[in-house]
Amino acid sequence: MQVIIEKLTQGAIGLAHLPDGKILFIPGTLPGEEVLVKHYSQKKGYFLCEEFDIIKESDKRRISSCPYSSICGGCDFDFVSNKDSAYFKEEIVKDNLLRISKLDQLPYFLPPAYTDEESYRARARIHISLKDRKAGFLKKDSNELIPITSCPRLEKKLNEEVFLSDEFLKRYRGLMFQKGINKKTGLAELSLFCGDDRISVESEEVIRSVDNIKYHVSANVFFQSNLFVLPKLFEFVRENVVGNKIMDLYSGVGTFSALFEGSGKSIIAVERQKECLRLSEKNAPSAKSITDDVFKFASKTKTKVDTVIVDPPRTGLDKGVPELIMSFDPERIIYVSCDSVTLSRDLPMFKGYKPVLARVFDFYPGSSHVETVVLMSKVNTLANDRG
Ligand SMILES: C[S@@+](CC[C@H](N)C(=O)[O-])C[C@H]1O[C@@H](n2cnc3c(N)ncnc32)[C@H](O)[C@@H]1O
Repeated sequence: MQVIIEKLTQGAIGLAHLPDGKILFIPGTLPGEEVLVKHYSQKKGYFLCEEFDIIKESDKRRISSCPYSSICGGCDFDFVSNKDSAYFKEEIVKDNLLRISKLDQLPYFLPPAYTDEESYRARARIHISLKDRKAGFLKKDSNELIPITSCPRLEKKLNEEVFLSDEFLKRYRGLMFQKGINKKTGLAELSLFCGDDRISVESEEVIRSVDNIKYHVSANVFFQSNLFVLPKLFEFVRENVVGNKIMDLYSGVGTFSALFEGSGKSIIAVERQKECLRLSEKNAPSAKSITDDVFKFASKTKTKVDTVIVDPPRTGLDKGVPELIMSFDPERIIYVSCDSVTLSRDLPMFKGYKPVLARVFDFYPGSSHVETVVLMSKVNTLANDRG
């Protein structure tokens, strides 16, 4: 049976209709491609096809430059250019917003932000076989190690110092034993982050300069992995913050708070990971950095702020958090999201706020992940602006 891919859905998975109208998901395909379906299976509430031939390829399809692309589980969307990746993901985000948020009207989307740089990743989690003295990533849907000598998506320094050097595994062998072996994989794991001068392994602190700000970071805490695109996100945040009182929720190492150093604005940064506090106080010394769960902090805080920046993990906002954010009566809310499904679920909870502007930031070309930022304005403010 032949089908035509109509669009991409969450996870950059192609969607087609079977002749009887049922929906079929086909990973690894692109819109417009004609596909010969060889076998598909019924899952809970949908059909999935993993055995197929592409009869007519999209002109957006390219051959991956990565020798491990067919086996490594790291990249699932490596067969389009960085530019096409950004535009495809923007369509997925818009589709999620319309279907899940049920918005009458999409916010205005600025063109997606992306970089042509292929070797962009500043952070990685590597797996190591201590017995074979080999490091790499896990095979797709498996616990098997794919030893690699170089990953085309990593920043050059990470490849040079980690995979192309015999020294690295020797130096961190003790640390790996101390951390212990993952029981499922039988492998050691190390988190790495590429600083300006050296690599951070686990909790080692390094400096990384982004947009003339010297950030104190370690591999154990969250920091964006694509530092070519991050300045564009900074620009969006800087341009859309209003007023002098700003709340930075899920603030990590104070990444956004640091943008307002020296501006005279008053910033409250809230992050629950204890390791972030020391770094946040270095990155944004004028901000009030608080280690707490956002829900707990917001439940006990009564204040008025002008702008709330909110950047939760993939799971989105915990129950009750949107109402608590609204209790601070901000004029604007800047919602930074790494999962447009939970973003779309959360947006309608902000009653009295309207999503007015959005932009997709493709921090992760090669993979199906994407960052989306939506600016929400208080509805009566919009009326005043018009009047
Ligand atoms: C996507 S990261 C954003 C970090 C920061 N805004 C940045 O851009 O670097 C989300 C952060 O939220 C923190 N976090 C997750 N759940 C939280 C919660 N319930 N309360 C406070 N912080 C939380 C995580 O530790 C992580 O640092």
